[in-house]
Amino acid sequence: MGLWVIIRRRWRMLLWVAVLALVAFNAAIFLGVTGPRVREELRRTDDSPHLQVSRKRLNKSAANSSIQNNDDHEPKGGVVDPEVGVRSNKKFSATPAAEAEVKDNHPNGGEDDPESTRGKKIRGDKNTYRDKEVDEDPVEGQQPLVVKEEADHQFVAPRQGRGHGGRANYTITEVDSFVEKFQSRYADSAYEADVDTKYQDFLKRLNALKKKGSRLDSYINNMGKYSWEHFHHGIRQYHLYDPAEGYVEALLKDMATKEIVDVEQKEGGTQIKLMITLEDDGQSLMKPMRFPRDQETLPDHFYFADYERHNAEIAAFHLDMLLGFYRVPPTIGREVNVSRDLHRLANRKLAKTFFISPAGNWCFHGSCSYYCDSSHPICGHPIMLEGSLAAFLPPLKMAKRKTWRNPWKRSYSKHRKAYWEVYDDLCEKVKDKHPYNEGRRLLDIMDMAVFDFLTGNLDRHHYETFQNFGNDTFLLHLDNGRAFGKSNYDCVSCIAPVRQCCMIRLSTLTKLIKLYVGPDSLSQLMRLSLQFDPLNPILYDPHLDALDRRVSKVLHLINSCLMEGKPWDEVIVDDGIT
Ligand SMILES: Nc1ncnc2c1ncn2[C@@H]1O[C@H](COP(=O)(O)OP(=O)(O)OP(=O)(O)O)[C@@H](O)[C@H]1O
Ligand SMILES: [Mn+2]
Repeated sequence: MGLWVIIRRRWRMLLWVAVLALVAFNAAIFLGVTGPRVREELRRTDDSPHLQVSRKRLNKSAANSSIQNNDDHEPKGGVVDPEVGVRSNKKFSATPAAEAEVKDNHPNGGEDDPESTRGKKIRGDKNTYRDKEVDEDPVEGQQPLVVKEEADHQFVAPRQGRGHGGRANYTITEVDSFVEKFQSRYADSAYEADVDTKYQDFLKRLNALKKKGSRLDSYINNMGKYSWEHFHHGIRQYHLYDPAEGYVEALLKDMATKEIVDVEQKEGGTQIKLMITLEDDGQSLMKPMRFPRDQETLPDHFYFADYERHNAEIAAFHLDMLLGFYRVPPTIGREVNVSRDLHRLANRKLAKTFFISPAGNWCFHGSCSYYCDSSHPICGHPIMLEGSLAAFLPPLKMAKRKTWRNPWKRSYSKHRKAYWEVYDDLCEKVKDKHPYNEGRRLLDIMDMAVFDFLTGNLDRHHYETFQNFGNDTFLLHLDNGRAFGKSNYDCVSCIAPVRQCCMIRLSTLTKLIKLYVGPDSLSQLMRLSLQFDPLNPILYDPHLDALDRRVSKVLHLINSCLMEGKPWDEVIVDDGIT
């Protein structure tokens, strides 16, 4: 009652007090009084996992604002606060590489997934392997084991007498004797890798043993008439598609030739991607060409600062198919007309980013987290632009996907390394944890590591599965745009899971051995397979050649595990999956 009387009597004064408080609060924000305090708070609690999450959010907004400011070469906003960005006292400018790095812990940790790996798992218990990252500067007196990327191919010798048809140009003496042992062990079995059979016949033999598993529930009675509908109907528990069923070829052809009727920017991920709708209502994900095929990743660039490569997406599809995985969505190259196929169909927001460059080329940049500004234009020559088109997976309302954090995820920071990059015992921890402690999952991770080693893809932060199939299912090999960046460089750390677990699936190993012994080498098979792409040549020779060299290195690694005394059946695991 008393309070009410005071309010009635003094309401004018109280109103003034409120107005003054509001003005003072705004002034405090304006003068940056609160900023240093927040940063100080973050610095003090740097290691709190809870706060790391907010730190990441701050990182995100810092990076976003720097990108907006970065438009037209002018980083108007000045420098990103290094305390907020990374654990470094050095100031850095808002260059794309810096932006990429500020966004430490890549986005897209499960945008589609209610049980997203992001946030929730980052907050996890400190003892889990997931959170451990290690400062690159060793603590005084401690010398962490740093996995060095290997550029040296000394131990891989050119095969005696070239001109042996399609056989690979590489041999390693220890591998030769390992292969002999393998061949005698599996002679006359389905896994036999004899020298005479053509690789495609050998693959057919293995494929005949493939289990298919169930279909996605929503597609059991839903076949449709178009190739993309057959593709969705054809998705099975153990593979994304079956090349023996004619729809894959038809789908590739449709994606390359059918009229484009709609274009949208695809949300999710970091770099620009377009969702292309064709006249048959089929959709595909387009990654535009950003630079020439012969331009390799710059030596001083971190892989996460590299552009995505459209040809890498195409090549990865062919490689995955040759390895009999069938885990990459069918992908094909296509030239589009920037004006007619894109600008004309784009919505206002996207259309606003189109322009004609000083050289007279049709360009655009779209809006996304990295490289979406006029200093990183995507340009036709002068109007035709190459891109990769990957068949769209079923919409999430028809087939939900689950996004999983890769246990061997990198740190996405130039100052810190992931735990597994420094210590070799991650596999011991992973092996005991769900879902890696049962079923096919761990061997699928090994397959993915072999695949990424062959392509040189360091960007495997997450992977996805179809929720409908539970855990007994294959892993989708999506997002291979950062592969094939360095032909003379073998990404040893990409194969760390295999090295640290000393484990590979028998069927995968036998395929690699077959490619090693011939008569067909992987480079030769890839060359032939890629010839069907309208944008051929997709890979230049040094990248094709690197595939053969890497095959021999995987075999060398498996042989080393056996030489260390690990039991054959524990290293080479027969889980019946081909
Ligand atoms: N063929 C596809 N069909 C439907 N969705 C797809 C397809 N390929 C990718 N996606 C979805 O789009 C997301 C982003 O794609 P992708 O990872 O290729 O883009 P990105 O920009 O390279 O991403 P990141 O920055 O995370 O590396 C993926 O996480 C996936 O969920
Ligand atoms: Mn990517």
